Amino acid sequence: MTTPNPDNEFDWKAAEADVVDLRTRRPANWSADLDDERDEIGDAPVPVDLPTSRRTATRRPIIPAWLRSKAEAIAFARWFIGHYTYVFAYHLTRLPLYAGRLLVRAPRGVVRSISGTSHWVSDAEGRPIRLAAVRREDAADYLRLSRQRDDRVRLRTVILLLSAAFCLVSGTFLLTAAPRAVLYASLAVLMGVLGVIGSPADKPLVDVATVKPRVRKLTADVLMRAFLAAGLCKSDDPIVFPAPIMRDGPGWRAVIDLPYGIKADTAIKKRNDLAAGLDLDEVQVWPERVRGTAGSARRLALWVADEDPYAKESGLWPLISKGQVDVFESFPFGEDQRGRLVCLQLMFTSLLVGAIPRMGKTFAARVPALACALDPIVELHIYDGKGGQDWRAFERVAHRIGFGVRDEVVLALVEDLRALVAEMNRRYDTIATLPPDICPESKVTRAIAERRSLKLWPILVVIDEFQRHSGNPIYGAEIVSLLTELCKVGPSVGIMIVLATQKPDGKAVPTDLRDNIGTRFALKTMTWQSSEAVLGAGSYTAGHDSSRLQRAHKGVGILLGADDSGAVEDALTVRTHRTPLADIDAVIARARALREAAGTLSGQAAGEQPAEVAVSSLLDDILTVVPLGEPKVWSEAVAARLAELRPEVYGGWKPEQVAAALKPYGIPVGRQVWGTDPATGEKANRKGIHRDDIAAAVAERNQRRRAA
Ligand SMILES: Nc1ncnc2c1ncn2[C@@H]1O[C@H](COP(=O)(O)OP(=O)(O)OP(=O)(O)O)[C@@H](O)[C@H]1O
Repeated sequence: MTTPNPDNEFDWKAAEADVVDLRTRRPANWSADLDDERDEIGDAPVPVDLPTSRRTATRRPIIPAWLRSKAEAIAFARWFIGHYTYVFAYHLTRLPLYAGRLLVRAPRGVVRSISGTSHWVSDAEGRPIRLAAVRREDAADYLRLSRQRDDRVRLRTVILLLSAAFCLVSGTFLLTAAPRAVLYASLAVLMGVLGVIGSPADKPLVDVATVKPRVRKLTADVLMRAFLAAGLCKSDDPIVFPAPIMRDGPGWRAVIDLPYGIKADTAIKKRNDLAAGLDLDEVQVWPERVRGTAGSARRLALWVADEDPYAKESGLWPLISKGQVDVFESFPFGEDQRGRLVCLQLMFTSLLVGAIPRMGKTFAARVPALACALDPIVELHIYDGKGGQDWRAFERVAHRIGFGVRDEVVLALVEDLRALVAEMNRRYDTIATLPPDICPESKVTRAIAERRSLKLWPILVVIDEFQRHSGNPIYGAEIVSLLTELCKVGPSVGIMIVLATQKPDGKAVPTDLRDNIGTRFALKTMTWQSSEAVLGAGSYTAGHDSSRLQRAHKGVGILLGADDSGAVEDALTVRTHRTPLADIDAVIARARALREAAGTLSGQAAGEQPAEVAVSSLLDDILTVVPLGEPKVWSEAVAARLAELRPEVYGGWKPEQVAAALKPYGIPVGRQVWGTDPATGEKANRKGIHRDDIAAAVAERNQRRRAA
């Protein structure tokens, strides 16, 4: 059933011996204390598919997992019936073949029976011993053996004659008096027995059922063969199964201890090799580490799906028809390969979504946006660089919203981001004044966010098709710089950023920005380099490569940082829930009703038009505050004057923020400038800027703007 090619069949007897050996085999420096400790945590290997009488320290559940949940029980029953129906039907259809084989092998069975019987009657097996006695010239022994042989031959001849007489009588009876059916049945049985006797040892009579993947059973020998083929163990240093292989949802789960010194991470990186060893597609093979006290760096949990888990359509977002969200808690985002819910918490983090076109970026970015829309205290700022239908419905709930990359939209975005940076600084100032009993962790809590007077409600900024904004020749650098600032320090004061891009590279999403985004979701990309551009350095070497995802699998991506560890090794493969356009209107209508009821509808959704966008930028503002007659000025003076000019944008800026904001323009900010401190009158050399550098950057920008 499990090994279609008997030549490759795993030698279970040897494996059994190896498993037993492995229980005692230890590295030279292994101490008995360590053995005791590991036994206490239930580490004793359990040979699966073998008699399971050995002691295990961990108690297995009395009621198996598949009987404790209705869904699991149904999945198990479905598999069980499918498997055995398939195997039964497989052999039933081959009955004529098996009968033909028996018929062909029967003559050889006759020959084997006659030669076997004559050997037995003549006591041929004792001949070598008798000859040995002759060679030793041991007359007494020879006589004893000969007498024994004569007795045996006499007795066996009598038995043979009686059996022959019985067969003769039975045969005559069958031929003359028995009904035809009995005669034929007896002949069939005789043929069958002779056919079985005549079967060659290397050609079993019954075929191994080539079981369809959906009903294939995962056994220890299949796994052993796969791990050997993947080079993760050797036949004299095999894998061990600390728990039985069992059904788990629509697939099998095996817990495997790799040989000492082989890391589970190594096996995860060899997922494709394991799939080849299991003769399955990679998408059905899901290795993961078993962590914590019950785990070990060499312990691996392997889930093998019965069939491509993404062959079926993904489920609708559970909150499509009803429900509300608390953005401080996690909300449904998608499902893992086993169909288990994967939730995402966006509060205190940011999300980057990257993929090639048409793989589900917008769907992925829209889930957190819809979730935030369903929490009436969240202020939404939505910018869709493409400007189609995808985000139109959000106009009814968004504080700020913009479509496309026309100048006024880009400027509105820049202005909005500048205002958000200023708002972020204001928020820190506000939080600094809150007593510890209200704000114990120096960050926004739900209770604080709900106090409208403090103006600390959560803010979500979503920018879809981000590459169109970050690549803007005039404002791109400033947009990236402002977002970097927001991603770096905004999360603790309730500012969340979601960026989606179809150009996941260091140009569209500079590393500095990407590294400050805590949660990343890479759908299908073209290359592993693009996958790393979304997931971060080291993700490829850790075995996560979104370029391996299939084009047919829309909405499937690698999610990193959704859990507390945030470790690259703990990335999950998730398929987002579907949020079809047709259903979005209903969600947004609910979100708007919630906002109206809570009195939180604001900005453009409430009919306010954003203030006339100032067609200026940081560079223009610096030229305004640094007059022509002042060629060099300290950065701290620039920060103070900017804050005076536009407190809502630059309030609270320090020289470091001026430096960070100017960095993308390539303006030198570390120049030493000789000046006088207006407060003390003291003269000193401090870091500052040259007005000419700013003027040159503005001239260059204006030139590009005219050319654009
Ligand atoms: N989770 C999902 N389940 C099933 N289908 C999905 C899922 N996510 C996306 N799709 C399908 O993929 C198509 C493309 O999705 P989406 O518009 O989000 O892609 P995109 O990457 O934003 O494309 P573009 O780059 O053109 O904007 C959708 O029309 C939808 O049919």
